[in-house]
Order: sequence, then C-alpha cells, then structure tokens
Amino acid sequence: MRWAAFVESAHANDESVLQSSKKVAIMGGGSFGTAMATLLARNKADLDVVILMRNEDDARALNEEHRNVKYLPKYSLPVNIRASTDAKEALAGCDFIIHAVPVQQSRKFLAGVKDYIDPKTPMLCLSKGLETGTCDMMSEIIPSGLGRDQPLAVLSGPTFAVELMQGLPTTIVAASEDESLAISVQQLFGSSCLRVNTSTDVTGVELSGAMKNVLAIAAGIVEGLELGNNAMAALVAQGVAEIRWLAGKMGARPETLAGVSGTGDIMLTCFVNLSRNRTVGVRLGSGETLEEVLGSMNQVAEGVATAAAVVQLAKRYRVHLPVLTAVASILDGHMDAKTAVDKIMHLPQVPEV
Ligand SMILES: NC(=O)C1=CN([C@@H]2O[C@H](COP(=O)(O)OP(=O)(O)OC[C@H]3O[C@@H](n4cnc5c(N)ncnc54)[C@H](O)[C@@H]3O)[C@@H](O)[C@H]2O)C=CC1
Ligand SMILES: O=C(CO)COP(=O)(O)O
Repeated sequence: MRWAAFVESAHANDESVLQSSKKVAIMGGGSFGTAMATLLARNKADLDVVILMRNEDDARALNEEHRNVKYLPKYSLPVNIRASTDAKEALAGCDFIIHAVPVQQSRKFLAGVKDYIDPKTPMLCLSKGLETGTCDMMSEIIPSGLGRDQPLAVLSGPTFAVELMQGLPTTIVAASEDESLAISVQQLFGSSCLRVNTSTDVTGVELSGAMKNVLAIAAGIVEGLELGNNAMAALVAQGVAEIRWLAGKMGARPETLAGVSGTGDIMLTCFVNLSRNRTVGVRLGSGETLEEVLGSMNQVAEGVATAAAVVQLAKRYRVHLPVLTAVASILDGHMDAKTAVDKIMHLPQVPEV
C-alpha cells in the first residue's frame, strides 16, 4: 500500500475514464450497491447511474423520493441515480456494470441477466464471500454464471456503506488481472473522499474480504461472551494468521493480506459495531440462536455462509484453522460458543512463530 506523495504515477488524478463514461449500472440495490452508486453519481452529475432492483415498489420509491427506503432511508440520493426493474434497459449501453448481489444468490442471478450484458463491458464486483458447496470466489462465480469470460475487477476494503454515504474518507482496493482495468476503476471512483489502490492480486483481495467476515463473527462471539480485551486481541491476531495460512496456500500475496483490503478490513469488521457479521457473533455469544438472529436481520451477513466454505478449503489445502473452523461449528449447531472457547484454550501450548 503506497500513499506516499513521492510515488510517481502516470495515471494519478486522471479523470478521463470518468469523463468518457455515460452510463453505469449497479446490480443489487442493497446498502453497498446504493452507497457506491452514490459515490459515482457525486463524481459526475450527468452520469446516468441506474440501480437494477427486483422489487417494483422499492424502485418506484427510489425514483420518487430519491432515497433507498429499505436499506439507507436516512440519506437522500443524487438526482442522477435512478432505479429500474428492467434488466434489458438497465444493462444496455453501460460503460461499467457493478455487481452487488449477495454471493450465494449471484450465480443464479447472473445466469438470468447474462443475455443483457455486453461481453466487453467490465464488471466490477463488490460482493465479499465464498459460495457454499463449490467454495468458489466471485472471480470464479462471475464467469461461470455468465457462461463466458468477462473483463473483471473486484473491489474490497474497509468500507461501511453508511460512512460512504456521509462522505467520510475511505480507501478501497480495485484488483484485476488486467492492470489497466484496475486503473480505470481508480479513475472512475477516485475522489476527495475515496482513495482507490490498484492491485493485480485478485485472489488476495477476494480471500481476505471473504474470510474477514467469518473472523468478525468470531470477534462478535468473544464480545457477546464478555471474554475481555485480552481475548479479543489474541483471537483477532490468531484469525489474521489463519487467513494468511489459507490464503497464502491459495496464492494470495502476503503484502495484500497486510494491506488495506486485508488487515484494514479485518480491523474494521472485527472491532466496529456497524458490522453485520460482528453483530451476528455478538448476538450468538449473548445466547440467541442463529435462527433468531437471521430472522430479525434484513441485510446479508456473508460470513455465515462463507464459514462452511472456509472449512472445506482448509481441508482441501491441509491447513489447521482452529478459530475459523470453530465459527462454522457454532453456526451449524455442532458446538456451543462456550465449548468452542474451552476447546481453543485447551489446544497444546505452542511456540510463537
Ligand atoms: N454494506 C456494506 O457496508 C458493505 C457490503 N459489502 C458487500 O456487498 C455485498 C452486498 O451487500 P449489501 O448491499 O450490504 O447487502 P444488503 O443486504 O444491504 O442488500 C442486498 C441486496 O441484494 C439484493 N438481492 C438479494 N438476493 C437477490 C437475488 N436473488 N437477486 C437479486 N438481488 C438480490 C437485495 O434485494 C438487496 O438489494 C455483500 O457481499 C457484502 O458483503 C462490502 C463492503 C461493505
Ligand atoms: O465489508 C464490510 C466493511 O468493509 C461490511 O461488513 P459487514 O457485512 O459485516 O457489515
């Protein structure tokens, strides 16, 4: 991660991609899709920013009230954001298409819209997680769901939607195997309130974004059980190591895991109450059942489904992940949270390496 003023970049503060863009579509009208749509609409007042929604009433409300009444009701949206339920119209003629549909629903969703997407239009993925069953990352789900390769970048970092809506300073990483696409994303989204670091380490950016949600559930459980600050710090440090062990074996670069989309997002999600994954953990640690917790939430907590995929990957890559595996066992009802803590505390004493 390089924020230093002396880093020379031929592309620094180049707005040509933003200036040449006329239309961007966002698939998924939840909190994060809406927040990123808002940043784009604020960047360029005559950009046509269209959010593809499923529900006619929600789309009508957004168009009439300029608010996302379900997910971010307190914030008024720029007038150049509109909603549509017509995938053909929304996705036609776009310079970029942003994917903000939850991971577990993505494959089926993409199969349903693939005929309306120009194979040359870059897709920018915001969703963080792994698909249960396949253990696929979004960079695998997207081409598979579309049935073809599509220009692709993944965006991930410490980025709570509500803080973006408030225009607070934020940093995200745009990763693509095609470096020029990552630079285009930087030029499209970069602003005085959003720094966009580019990367070619798609695996590192995706895996840390997916696994930190599982670790955030663990951190929430420690909070809910009132195990104290010492336990919290040790748990998160252990979880960071577990993410590094698995992601490293899968090809992630260590510097990505240590950067803003790795450690940065882990700190945000594990320590801040705005996190939905952390909140799931807090409530489980306080004695609620998973059914009670999920039944009362109207937003996705990706770590719940991703936990099972992490366990499968740990087996596949032969890495021992006591904390992340314990989260999956608690979520699937095989172990209660107190027993999981007891088990971890009784693991053999080891050298710190
Ligand atoms: N909210 C946040 O602060 C951040 C969220 N993310 C990630 O962004 C992704 C989206 O999250 P949010 O927008 O926060 O979720 P959300 O829970 O606020 O909204 C989810 C959206 O997906 C739509 N959706 C659900 N099932 C669908 C289906 N089958 N077909 C089409 N649309 C469907 C819902 O209607 C809703 O508009 C997640 O992977 C999340 O981890 C990443 C960074 C920050
Ligand atoms: O990914 C996020 C912040 O970067 C959002 O985390 P939650 O999904 O836990 O709210």
